[in-house]
Amino acid sequence: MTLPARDKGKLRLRASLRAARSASDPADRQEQAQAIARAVVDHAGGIAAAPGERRTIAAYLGRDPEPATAGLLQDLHARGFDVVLPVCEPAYRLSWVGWVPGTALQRSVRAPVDEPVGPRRPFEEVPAVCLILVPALAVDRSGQRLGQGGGYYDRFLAQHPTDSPGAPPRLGVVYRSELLPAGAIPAEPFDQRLGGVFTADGLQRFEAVAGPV
Ligand SMILES: Nc1nc2c(c(=O)[nH]1)N(C=O)[C@@H](CNc1ccc(C(=O)N[C@@H](CCC(=O)O)C(=O)O)cc1)CN2
Ligand SMILES: Nc1ncnc2c1ncn2[C@@H]1O[C@H](COP(=O)(O)OP(=O)(O)OP(=O)(O)O)[C@@H](O)[C@H]1O
Repeated sequence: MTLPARDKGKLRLRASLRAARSASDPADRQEQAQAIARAVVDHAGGIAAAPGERRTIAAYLGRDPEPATAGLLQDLHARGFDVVLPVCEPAYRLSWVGWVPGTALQRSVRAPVDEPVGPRRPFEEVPAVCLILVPALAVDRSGQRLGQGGGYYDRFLAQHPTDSPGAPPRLGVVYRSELLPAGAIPAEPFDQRLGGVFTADGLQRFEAVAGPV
């Protein structure tokens, strides 16, 4: 199959970002992951909940060399948030499973990631989501995201546009060097933009641009 020129650019960029992540210093990765976790917890603490309503964060379990999120998930739980994590389903769909400390994990049959064991729900049935944390290999300052290439999050985010009432913000998580200048990530029509990104330097929000973010 001949890939469109842009897609080739994405493949190259993905390969070099993966190589750079794997070659980076594990101690630096850990330090940045801890700073990212602090930034997320600070931000989450400022989200107002409806009276009596628990707040849910749609997070994910980072897998080395991704920024580690296990400590972040513990912190969010300890602060009273409900946490749900994605499970890969057929046709690149995601379903969501509640996570608390101690929830059993198992390797996905569809992707090299661990997933929680428990009842699976479509996102529409997860109540009171106030934030979606989105894994990425890189994000550029126009909000373009490069993921692992399955298109799981593109499909998921396309089904939950941010312009619908009460839609939660979608914020990426990357290492400092993976926040790239605007335009650095080739944009394809199906790509879903993010409203901002967490790095070890804190939350960086992007200017609103035409189209969904
Ligand atoms: N932690 C985490 N969970 C996630 C994602 C993610 O990016 N990170 N996903 C985001 O969509 C979905 C899973 N999709 C993924 C697809 C491919 C690869 C990946 O690393 N693929 C490499 C390595 C394959 C291998 O070594 O076996 C590859 O395809 O080359 C990871 C996640 C849902 N859960
Ligand atoms: N909304 C959509 N509907 C159908 N197919 C889609 C949609 N979004 C993306 N895709 C398909 O998914 C494939 C992977 O997309 P892309 O390279 O952007 O993945 P990614 O965002 O890096 O991956 P992931 O979201 O899994 O981390 C593309 O070939 C594209 O055709």
